[in-house]
Amino acid sequence: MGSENMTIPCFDLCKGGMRLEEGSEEWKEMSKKVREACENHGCFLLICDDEIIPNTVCKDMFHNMKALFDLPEETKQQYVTAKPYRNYNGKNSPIPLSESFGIDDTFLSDNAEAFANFLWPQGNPPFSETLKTMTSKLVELSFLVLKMIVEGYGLPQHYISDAENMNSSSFSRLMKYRVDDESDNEHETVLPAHTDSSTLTIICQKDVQGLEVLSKTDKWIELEIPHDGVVVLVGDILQAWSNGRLHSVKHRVVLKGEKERYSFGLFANPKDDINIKVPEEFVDNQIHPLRYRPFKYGEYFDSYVSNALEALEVFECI
Ligand SMILES: O=C(O)CCC(=O)C(=O)O
Ligand SMILES: [Fe+2]
Repeated sequence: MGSENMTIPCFDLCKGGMRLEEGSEEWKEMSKKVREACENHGCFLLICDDEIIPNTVCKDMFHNMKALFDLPEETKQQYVTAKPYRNYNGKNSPIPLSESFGIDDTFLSDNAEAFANFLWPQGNPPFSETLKTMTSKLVELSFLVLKMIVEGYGLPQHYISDAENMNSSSFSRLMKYRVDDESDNEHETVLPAHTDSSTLTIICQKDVQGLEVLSKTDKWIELEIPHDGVVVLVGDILQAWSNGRLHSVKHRVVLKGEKERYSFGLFANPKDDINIKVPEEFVDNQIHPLRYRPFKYGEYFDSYVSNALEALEVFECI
């Protein structure tokens, strides 16, 4: 497998500082491009004007994340939860060059406060407020992208409720990667290749690049996430729902150079009891026979936990 500088499309959902109006001709055209990028590459880059995510929110988030990861290792390690991928993962984890925290639905409930209060017993309102705002902006953005996908396929409007269902829960992951001081590797894979268990994932980063996606021709493509932008990745759930038309892209993080990398991931997910069912418009007997039987997200997630790389295959029906 080589690497390649193939360009991944970069879109802007605003014009003159204003969001494209839903239903306008420009919005419809953009929806087609978004759909094509999700089919061909399984991802696209997005410039985020203040209308989409205020620049100050991202700046505050990364400032707060630095303070979080700067906490003593013993404090961080006390953050243990029952659900997989939510614990603090640090030096003792199977991926020791990355540290991460995972938090569910930080915008809906008191989860952001509970998380901040756990790590800072005296509380940390600036942290929890920023986390809430950041997540709610990204959840709004993921819904917008899902509506564009429904539009991009010309599906009837009632499929907007599928978009809502597939976006009904969210998981925020806060990540820090570092290179190994001992190693003289020029390139360090700090997060191994995987697909995401989400409907779609939005990644924001602070300054340092490192995310790579695997092209359909098996070449690793280094992403250049714009300074004021994000990358949107198709997850396994969109691949299943679209009967395999949208591509759940394999990705990994490779660090070059000595700089640490901070990133924030929003995983838009269905709630566990949501049924994922391929729309009949995506099925025909010749080219697109039904590829995935209906399943509940919770069933799929159990399969992901036991074997992430083949989680979706369990639900294949051809
Ligand atoms: O940090 C990144 O850029 C990607 C993280 C990622 O792929 C994940 O957490 O699933
Ligand atoms: Fe990922």
